[in-house]
Amino acid sequence: MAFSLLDTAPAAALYTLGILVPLALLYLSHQVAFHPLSAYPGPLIAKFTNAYGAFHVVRRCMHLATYNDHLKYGSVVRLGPNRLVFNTATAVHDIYSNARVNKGHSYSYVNRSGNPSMWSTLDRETHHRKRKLVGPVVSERSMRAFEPIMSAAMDVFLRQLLESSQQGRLVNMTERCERLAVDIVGLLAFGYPLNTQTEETNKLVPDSLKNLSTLSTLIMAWPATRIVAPLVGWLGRKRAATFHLALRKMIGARMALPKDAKHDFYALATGETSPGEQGLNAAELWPEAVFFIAAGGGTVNTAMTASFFYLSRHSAVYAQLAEEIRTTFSSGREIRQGPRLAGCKYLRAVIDEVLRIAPASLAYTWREQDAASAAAGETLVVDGHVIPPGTEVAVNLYALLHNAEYFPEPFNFQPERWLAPEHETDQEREVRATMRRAFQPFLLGDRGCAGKAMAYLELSMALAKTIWYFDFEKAPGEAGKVGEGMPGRTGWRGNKMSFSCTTVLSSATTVQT
Ligand code: HEM
Repeated sequence: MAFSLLDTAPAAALYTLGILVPLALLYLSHQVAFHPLSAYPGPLIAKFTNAYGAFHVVRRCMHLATYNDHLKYGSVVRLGPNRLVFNTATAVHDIYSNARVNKGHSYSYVNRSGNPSMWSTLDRETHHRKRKLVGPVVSERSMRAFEPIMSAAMDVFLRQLLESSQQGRLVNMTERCERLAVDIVGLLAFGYPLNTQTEETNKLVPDSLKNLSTLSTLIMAWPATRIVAPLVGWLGRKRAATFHLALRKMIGARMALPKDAKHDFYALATGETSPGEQGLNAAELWPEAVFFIAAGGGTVNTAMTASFFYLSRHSAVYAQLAEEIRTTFSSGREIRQGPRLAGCKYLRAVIDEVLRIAPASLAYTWREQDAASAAAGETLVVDGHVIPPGTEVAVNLYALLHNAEYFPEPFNFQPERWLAPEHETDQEREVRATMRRAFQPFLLGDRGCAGKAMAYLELSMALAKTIWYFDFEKAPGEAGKVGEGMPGRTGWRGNKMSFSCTTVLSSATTVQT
């Protein structure tokens, strides 16, 4: 019997190959020649598999690969079997500000608990309800009440900078900014002092969130990788358990207090939020808490760190900003939300330029035509292209915000581009209006960033206060090279004046000043 099996094995293998090879060829030729997206240019491998995107996510340079793909293939690129990416101002509006568009189905793969957050849910009603609850937490009005709490966390940041400067120590601003941003968002989420600036106990919270972000970015780039998520979860189970314990402690501590004891997410978005309206329930709190801290921590941290990076390398910009802050305010205490801070036009130009040159959100924010819209026979048109239903579309913010058509010399840090010249011609005004239209670091529409007002306030206060109290500069020697592009590397990563970002949902690398 064993002999006869061995005898027939080669023939069986041949038959199998005879079936598989034509099937594979059929699939490959369909993807290249007959697929509805076959006419769109892009890397050959991306026509067959989303592994192309995943490969660049693992290398943490998906945004750079996409930027280069746009240079090579044009303003629309096929980046996966059923995916198109764009880098134009029209596309960003057509996609993200469009009632026919919903979040792409890739988002559904990132929530493994079965209880999606407002960010990952595809269900419009659930999203609408949650957004209505979360909106007031991060609104300008809410920020007025929260500002003293934010200010107190910044005082810790400033005191620590003072201590370091008195001792003549170099400061790793990535770490300091990360700890500040996480402490602030922890206070807004659950009125809970994570105290990462002063203690190590909760440092695992931002670390674990970064790992979760990386995993989510990978899964969204190549949804097939979700099959390894349980294995990754198993390998990181000890860390995850400690992380969940920290979260439980935070939520438990807050729930033990009366609901209105603090001005935070818990007070504003849970229980009865207005007569007859129920806020988030206990099961919904978990995913929202995790997302909220990730959304508000990593992003602001990236922008803050990048601000210090660029300011320490552009002395003229630094001097002009210092002049504005030091002549507008007569004490650091005066730096708070209000018309004087909002009137600091150069500060706003610096922040906008940082958000453009080092966007905090680098990963793909996939969208697709809403199922109901497709069923009703409506068409989705992006930048003049009719998009077949089931196609995921996106604008990569890095590629858009470095598109030289809107932002001349895109790799140069030029806050002046955001300021109107004294005698602006009609043509110049039009160019600036187009640039503004393309400038969407928070995206737009009902799924755009809910925390934009908070982000601007936090960044404005942190930068203005630091500049008011301190002079800072790039560290000497090797330490000063941290975060810089390295000469010899390709593209702008070889540019010493460029801040090195990596592709995760929110990201930051290191800079020392
Ligand atoms: C520089 C700072 C920030 C930037 C650049 C930024 C950018 C973004 C972007 C691009 C999205 C859309 C993500 C997607 O579609 O997948 C988003 C969503 C969101 N952001 Fe921000 N963000 C920032 C800060 C914040 C802060 C401080 C908070 C609040 C604590 C926040 C809360 C949110 C929320 C709740 C969403 C989900 C909105 C929804 O799905 O309806 N963000 N943000």
